[in-house]
Amino acid sequence: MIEIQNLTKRYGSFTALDNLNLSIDKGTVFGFVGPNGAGKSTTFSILATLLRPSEGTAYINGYDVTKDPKQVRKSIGYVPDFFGVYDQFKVHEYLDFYGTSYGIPSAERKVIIPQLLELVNLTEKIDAYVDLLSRGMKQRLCLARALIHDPEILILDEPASGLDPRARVEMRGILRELKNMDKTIIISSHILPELSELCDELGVLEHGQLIAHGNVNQIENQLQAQKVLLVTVKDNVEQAISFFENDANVLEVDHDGEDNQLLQLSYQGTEDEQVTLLKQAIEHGLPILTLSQKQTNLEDIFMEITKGGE
Ligand SMILES: Nc1ncnc2c1ncn2[C@@H]1O[C@H](COP(=O)(O)OP(=O)(O)OP(=O)(O)O)[C@@H](O)[C@H]1O
Repeated sequence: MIEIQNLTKRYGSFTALDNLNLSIDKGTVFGFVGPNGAGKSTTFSILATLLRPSEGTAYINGYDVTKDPKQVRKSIGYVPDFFGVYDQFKVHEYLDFYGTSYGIPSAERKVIIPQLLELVNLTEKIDAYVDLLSRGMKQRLCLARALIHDPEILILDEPASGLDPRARVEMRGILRELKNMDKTIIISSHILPELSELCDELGVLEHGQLIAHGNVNQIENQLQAQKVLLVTVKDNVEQAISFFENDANVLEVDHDGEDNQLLQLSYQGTEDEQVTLLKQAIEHGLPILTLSQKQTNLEDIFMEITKGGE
């Protein structure tokens, strides 16, 4: 359904998107997550045929975004991360304008527009001026606009950005409804929890590169290159620190205060190496009371991995 191949975008000497490869099946809700400047909007603009890639391409429903933009546009509904100025338009006129530009006959537009406004909870605003709507309402109207030609695929660039918590929940509800309508949805956010519950698959983008891809559990495993082991010793804290510091897989030993018996080891070894380390520690005579692995959640890992962002 969506096939991204070696997609690269350079602005002068700066590479905003670096050889992205990705395949998204029909009916999938795919979340693109990444810090500011990671390349999410660049990817979406290319998929929406608004920006030409420097190298590579993407296929939407089999159509090449660089060679068949007209066909691609029929298949997609695009919500950009900005909302234009529509001084003179009322809500129904705005949707009618877009419906006309997609060649939808007047009689059909009269039926579709109220249905779309109901879907995005804007029925009461049908006669309101677009520029006077709240930000959340504008985002929902933009979504209705993107749906006017009943596209199979929705490309939503941070549709919940700048919304208050209530409006975010409302937006999520609408997206769930669209998912139930079997739309393929690509959505971006720099807030991971917002996406992780809604999406079937996630891609983590950083500095224009896909650094992890899969379902939430797979992402967790891919990003968790190093774990934190918690070791408590009965005494001989200094001896324990120097023992662990000598292991090549221990990157760092954290320890607060002289009396504290807890050591936190940043560890990059395999499970087998971890077993050997524990065995050697006991043979070495260290009085180990407990050993466990610190539980981290996806958000912690994401914050750690993307802390070098813009
Ligand atoms: N027209 C342009 N000219 C030069 N650099 C650009 C241009 N557009 C984007 N960039 C740069 O490309 C990088 C990726 O930008 P992009 O907007 O795709 O990121 P993003 O992940 O969508 O970020 P955000 O979450 O802030 O919207 C950024 O460093 C940005 O400054």
